[in-house]
Amino acid sequence: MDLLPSSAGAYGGKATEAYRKALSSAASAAAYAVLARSMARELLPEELRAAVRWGASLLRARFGCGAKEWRTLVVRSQTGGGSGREENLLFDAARTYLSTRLDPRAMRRLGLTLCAARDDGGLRSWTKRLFLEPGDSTVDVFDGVEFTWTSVEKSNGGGGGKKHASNGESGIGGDREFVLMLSFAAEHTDMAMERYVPFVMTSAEETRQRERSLRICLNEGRKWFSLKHHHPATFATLAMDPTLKQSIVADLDLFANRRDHYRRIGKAWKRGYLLYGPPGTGKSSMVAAMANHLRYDIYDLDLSQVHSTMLQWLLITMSDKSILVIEDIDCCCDAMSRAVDGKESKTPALIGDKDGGVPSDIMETPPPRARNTEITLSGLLNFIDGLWSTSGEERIIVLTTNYKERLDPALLRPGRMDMHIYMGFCCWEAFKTLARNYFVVDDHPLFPEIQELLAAVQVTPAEVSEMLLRTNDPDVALRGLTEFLKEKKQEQSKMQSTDEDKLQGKHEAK
Ligand SMILES: Nc1ncnc2c1ncn2[C@@H]1O[C@H](COP(=O)(O)OP(=O)(O)OP(=O)(O)O)[C@@H](O)[C@H]1O
Repeated sequence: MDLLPSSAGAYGGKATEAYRKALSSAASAAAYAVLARSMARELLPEELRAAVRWGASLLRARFGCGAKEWRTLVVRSQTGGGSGREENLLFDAARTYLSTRLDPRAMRRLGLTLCAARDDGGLRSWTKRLFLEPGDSTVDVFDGVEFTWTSVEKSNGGGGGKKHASNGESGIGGDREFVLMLSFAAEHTDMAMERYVPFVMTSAEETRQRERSLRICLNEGRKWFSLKHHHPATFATLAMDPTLKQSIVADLDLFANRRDHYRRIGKAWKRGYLLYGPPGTGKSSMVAAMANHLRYDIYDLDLSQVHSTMLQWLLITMSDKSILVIEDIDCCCDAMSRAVDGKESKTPALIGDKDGGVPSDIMETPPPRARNTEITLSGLLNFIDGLWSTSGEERIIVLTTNYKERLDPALLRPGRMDMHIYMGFCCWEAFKTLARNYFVVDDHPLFPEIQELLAAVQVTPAEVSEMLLRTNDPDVALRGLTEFLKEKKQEQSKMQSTDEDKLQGKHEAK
């Protein structure tokens, strides 16, 4: 097939000849370029090629955008030299951040690693990480400004550094070091230093927080014993009044994003929630949903196993971004009051107790007399308000009870539990969430009857869940639930009429 232009005459012939020449020169140039490239690939070390590519990209950027001035920040994996070497947190953060921004569909080449992780319970998990191969670049746009990241591999000249496998995850591979270059227009230097770099750090922290496996810690003596936390409850699966649910999520989000606010007002960054309601209404599920939402660990404190001196250790060894849960606090309060009434605990030796104050040296071994003293409620509360609040950040305490009316007023006083959340019987909206969770149905011919029954019967979400769990067939399950609700309604109206009869009898006897 002839692709040359067809024109007549001498002029046409000359033009054709010139075109042919130009084409053949272009072909030779292209062939030379390919040859030079493959020779360079064979002969030049990767680090030199990476440096050339990086320089070329900067030149392109500079000349492509007029006479703009450019700045480059060199982010090394380690800082300092010799034995004084320190990991550069920005390097790790930048890699983590970039792994969330790199798009394998848009880039011809990307590094990929799977990192094995092991939690404290010894279980294995995997995290996928994408990274820039040495010599590659990517552009990240932040607030409309372009920031170019380039990965470079440097030789450290024969070792000395830490020896790691060069798997792209560590900053150092044998005597080679990976460096990230961050380039931007000089006019955006302030933005880069004051906003973009902090943004990279925060985003990386959020990614790590999201990816890590959560733990639930149980107290054993003065130590926490931790397990992987797998509770699947989320706010989406939690069956409850939607407005209340939304307000809880909003409250948690506000709390988690208020580091500066808490610092400014000089208050410890903590928040307390009291969950109350009948058994089986989702109080434990709510704690799990909170932990999954915020990516916090749970510390489930069993006070019956704790003596006062253990408590201080347990509370101060909790990590930040965690939820301290004390279930059935009314029972604990009873036990505490009995201990005080029965004079079992003459000395409320719990650190931070009302009269005791917080000792200056918490590491000191407690005197033998204090070792077996019971925990008093005021001691617990003062300790939580005092040392627990200031020994860490971003902490939540959740107390649960089936009987709010039995609680000591000290627990309910304003400022102690910031939000009191009633977990009630299964309402219509809560049922719809359960039906969606179990069968992915939003409507069914039995729904109107179930709605009417739920308005008349007190049934817990746990009871409804149990009925729905019995079969995979929504028709059978919903029919079973309808029958169950009808029976419950009859039982409840029978009990009601018996109570009324008794009352009537009493009145007549008078
Ligand atoms: N509000 C709810 N939303 C979704 N599922 C629920 C809810 N309440 C209860 N369930 C179901 O019932 C089971 C038991 O509920 P959960 O332990 O959370 O209740 P609880 O109020 O903490 O009970 P208790 O007071 O006895 O500790 C859960 O595993 C869940 O399957």
